[in-house]
Amino acid sequence: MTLPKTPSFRLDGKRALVAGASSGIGLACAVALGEAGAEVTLAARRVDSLNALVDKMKAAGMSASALPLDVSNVAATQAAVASNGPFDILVNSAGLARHSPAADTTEADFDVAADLNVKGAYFLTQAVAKGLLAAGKPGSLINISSQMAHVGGIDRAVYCATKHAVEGFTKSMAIEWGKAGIRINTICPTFILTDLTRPTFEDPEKRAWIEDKIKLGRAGEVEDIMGAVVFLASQASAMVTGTSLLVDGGWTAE
Ligand SMILES: NC(=O)C1=CN([C@@H]2O[C@H](COP(=O)(O)OP(=O)(O)OC[C@H]3O[C@@H](n4cnc5c(N)ncnc54)[C@H](OP(=O)(O)O)[C@@H]3O)[C@@H](O)[C@H]2O)C=CC1
Ligand SMILES: C[C@H](O)[C@@H]1OC(=O)[C@H](O)[C@@H]1O
Repeated sequence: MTLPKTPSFRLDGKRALVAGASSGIGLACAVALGEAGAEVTLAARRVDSLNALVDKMKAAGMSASALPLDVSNVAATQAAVASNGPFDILVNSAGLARHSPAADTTEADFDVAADLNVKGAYFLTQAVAKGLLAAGKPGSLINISSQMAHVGGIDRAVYCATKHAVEGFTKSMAIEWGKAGIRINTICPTFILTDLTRPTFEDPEKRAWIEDKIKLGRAGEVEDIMGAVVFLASQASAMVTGTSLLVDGGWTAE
């Protein structure tokens, strides 16, 4: 009997694009992919933050470069991916939130959230996939969605709408591109301590509510997403496409 061979989690020789890499979850994903051996291109608007991260990653022996990019600008995204690709791996962590009671949502808040979280994510994913299709290469595309793509949330009607939309196009693209060897999935985190959620966590009542809703009893940290992204980027997840990896500490279990 021959033993089955454990698939590799290594990403040596792979080129990864991480959008939203200047802070939070995207920054952690960039480091995780770099540590796994990928050559990582870090994209976001804050160039100084990207350059500082590139320097730290290089000092730690990783391969990294900075790509200034506003993901809500579709033409700029398409041009950046066309001139810097093809990328074997995409992690899209560029995102924002505009929280308010549903009855008070403004058109401006809806538009700014949809422009980045849905339209920007859609066309960034499309651009990377087009590069792979043209090159005849397989790839793994990962959108950072949210547990809020699976449930509703108070003051989060717009945010939930955008993240549910990401799940919809992810499934559709997985169907269309699977035979070309392009896998596409989402990671759906619970509340993670980042700049985005700092105001929520600074409210003791809200923090207590979050830590109660999370069945593991603690807030999420960016490190909680790092294993998930390496798994989905690597051959370890070769049969995984069109789905969500919930990293929600059990939030959606009830
Ligand atoms: N924190 C949480 O609890 C959770 C977050 N998420 C999702 O994770 C993703 C990352 O959030 P998080 O790390 O918490 O938040 P951060 O605010 O720390 O990071 C957001 C990132 O998105 C980038 N970004 C924002 N706007 C643009 C733009 N127009 N073009 C390019 N990049 C942009 C920012 O870079 P820059 O400003 O330099 O452009 C930054 O790197 C988001 O999609 C969020 O919805 C999902 C579940 C839970
Ligand atoms: C920014 C949100 O408040 C935060 O992001 C998520 O996806 C979490 O579930 C929270 O709603």
